[in-house]
Amino acid sequence: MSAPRVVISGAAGRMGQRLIALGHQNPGIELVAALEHDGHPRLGEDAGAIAGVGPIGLPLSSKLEVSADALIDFSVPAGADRAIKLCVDNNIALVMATTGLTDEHKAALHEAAKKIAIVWAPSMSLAVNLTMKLTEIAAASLKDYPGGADVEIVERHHRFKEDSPSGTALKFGEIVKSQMGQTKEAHGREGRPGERPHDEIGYHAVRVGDNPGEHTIIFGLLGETIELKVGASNRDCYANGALKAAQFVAGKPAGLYTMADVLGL
Ligand SMILES: NC(=O)C1=CN([C@@H]2O[C@H](COP(=O)(O)OP(=O)(O)OC[C@H]3O[C@@H](n4cnc5c(N)ncnc54)[C@H](O)[C@@H]3O)[C@@H](O)[C@H]2O)C=CC1
Ligand SMILES: O=C(O)C1=N[C@H](C(=O)O)C[C@H](O)C1
Repeated sequence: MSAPRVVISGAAGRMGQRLIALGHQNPGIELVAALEHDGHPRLGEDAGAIAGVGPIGLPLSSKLEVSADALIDFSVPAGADRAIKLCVDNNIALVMATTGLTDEHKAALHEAAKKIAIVWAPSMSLAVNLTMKLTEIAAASLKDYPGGADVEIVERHHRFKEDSPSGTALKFGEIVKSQMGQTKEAHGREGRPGERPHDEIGYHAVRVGDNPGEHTIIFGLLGETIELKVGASNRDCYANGALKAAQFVAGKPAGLYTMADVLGL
């Protein structure tokens, strides 16, 4: 099978630049477009030069004017909205990596998945998705633990991150809730909130330096504590995961797929 023709949306961003750099050197991927929003100051420049790997003959554009098999979106919620519409209108498979999406965006993804194949994940990292499996096991094992198990999720990201908590932290919380049934959430704590409710999950977002992403899931028991920690040292784990997802989703029947499907977890 020939390499899938892949579009990168958000191509001048932190993630977009890694996708251009790694996609260009990946023989299993054919990069055919590098998209950014109308008015981006670097439209027309070579996407490879922007990514720091030298010219690759792919100009940064705000319009899709070529055929494609898959589009990878690492942008912002408004960019995700545009990516969904572009993929449905042009029958292009979608890898949705953007986080901070609204309920409307989520509904649009579910609707779009009736027409196109979509891989949607807040993290494309193998280590993170494996840790999600481990979290599910721990939560299921502790759901009826005598004395209860308090779950708190601490995430740490670079100072530039615009959404909080991370999409990955929220996904970890969903996994825990699905096994343990918590009904309350606390995003940080201040003042005098009193004793921690038994059925609450706490989320804490740390924003420091250039951290590419770190998550710790804490299960606090009486007398013991379990911590599952996963962290990236650069962004390539996400970019390589997304490129693998594009290869997986190209040509697939319409539907919603996960990184567990892509990675065979
Ligand atoms: N699923 C995953 O594995 C990962 C997801 N992310 C998420 O990806 C998103 C981007 O992260 P970064 O690259 O760090 O952000 P960034 O801010 O560096 O890049 C976002 C890019 O999107 C562009 N953009 C804005 N509107 C657009 C539009 N309408 N069409 C196309 N591009 C548009 C911006 O100009 C910018 O270049 C965030 O939501 C982040 O949480 C980040 C890393 C991993
Ligand atoms: O903004 C980031 O950088 C990241 N965002 C994603 C998220 O919100 O979960 C994934 C990863 O943690 C990096």
